Amino acid sequence: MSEAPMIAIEGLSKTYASGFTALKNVSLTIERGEIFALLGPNGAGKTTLISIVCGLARATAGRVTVGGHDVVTDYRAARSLIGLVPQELTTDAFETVFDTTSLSRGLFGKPPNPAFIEKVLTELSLIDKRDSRIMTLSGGMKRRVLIAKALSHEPAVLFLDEPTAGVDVELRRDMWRVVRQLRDAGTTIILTTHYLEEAEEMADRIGVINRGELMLVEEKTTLMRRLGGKRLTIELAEPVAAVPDMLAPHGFDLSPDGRKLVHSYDASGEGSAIAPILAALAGTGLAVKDLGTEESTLEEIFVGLVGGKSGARP
Ligand SMILES: Nc1ncnc2c1ncn2[C@@H]1O[C@H](COP(=O)(O)OP(=O)(O)OP(=O)(O)O)[C@@H](O)[C@H]1O
Repeated sequence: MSEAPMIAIEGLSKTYASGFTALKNVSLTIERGEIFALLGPNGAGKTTLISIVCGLARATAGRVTVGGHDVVTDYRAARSLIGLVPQELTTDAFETVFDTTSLSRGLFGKPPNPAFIEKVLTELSLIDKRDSRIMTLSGGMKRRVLIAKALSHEPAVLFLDEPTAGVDVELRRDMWRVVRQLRDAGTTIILTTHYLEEAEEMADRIGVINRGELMLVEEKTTLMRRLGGKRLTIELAEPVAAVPDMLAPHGFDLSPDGRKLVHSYDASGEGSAIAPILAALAGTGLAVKDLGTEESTLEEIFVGLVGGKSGARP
């Protein structure tokens, strides 16, 4: 079992009864001890994919193993390795934090282990609330309870479905810290997110999913370099016929109307080369109407990927 990857997904497709195809031939391998972020817009298929891996939904085609166990034919063994943190709290509002977490452990057939539950609550800064009822907790504390419940049976892999959707910045940073601690303690983490920033902050590897297709899977550092594109646009007071000689070596495109000079550059490196460009611009004597920079948006990245710019397929 230790030889098998933590999660192996092969040729997974899902068509709902409505006829809608939410996943198209997705293949992906997740190694032990990594934080993998599945990034995609609303409706991309993230929750569908997680539900199938966790055995909550059936695939139309393909196969998934968790720790070498098939999620359909060997469901119990596969599921016992997984902790799932859903988007919403569905636990009993009248239960205490300790009891609800302990109960979750029992659902997996594990014997009670109060010391372990207390350890989990301590790691999640919930120990002071161990005897508080869920209904009395803040939204952020409730999120932590969801994680505690998911960790209660000592899973090897933890799924976090949009762990920080709708939470404030402070709590988001707290959650990120907690997730990193769990990874450092040996848990494999898979999180879904809409936020590029979250993936950037947390992940070792990132998968981008759009309309049910896994567009790419890449090491975060490689992807960020690729996505770190910025554009400098110089709007001219008067149109020009061609890119001025002094700017040409810096790599500029001229808009068809001759009024905009556009320079694309990689903002991920140390300090951009903007200063020499501005010096060269001053040297041209051109009258500048406006100047601006923009970053690639997630939307543009997706459009770029859909356009087939990505060579990387899992
Ligand atoms: N039971 C269902 N029957 C039919 N279509 C469904 C069902 N569940 C989900 N879908 C559709 O499948 C697509 C993928 O949904 P899914 O929830 O997996 O997306 P997601 O990436 O998790 O989105 P979000 O970020 O909004 O949570 C959506 O278009 C959704 O409407």
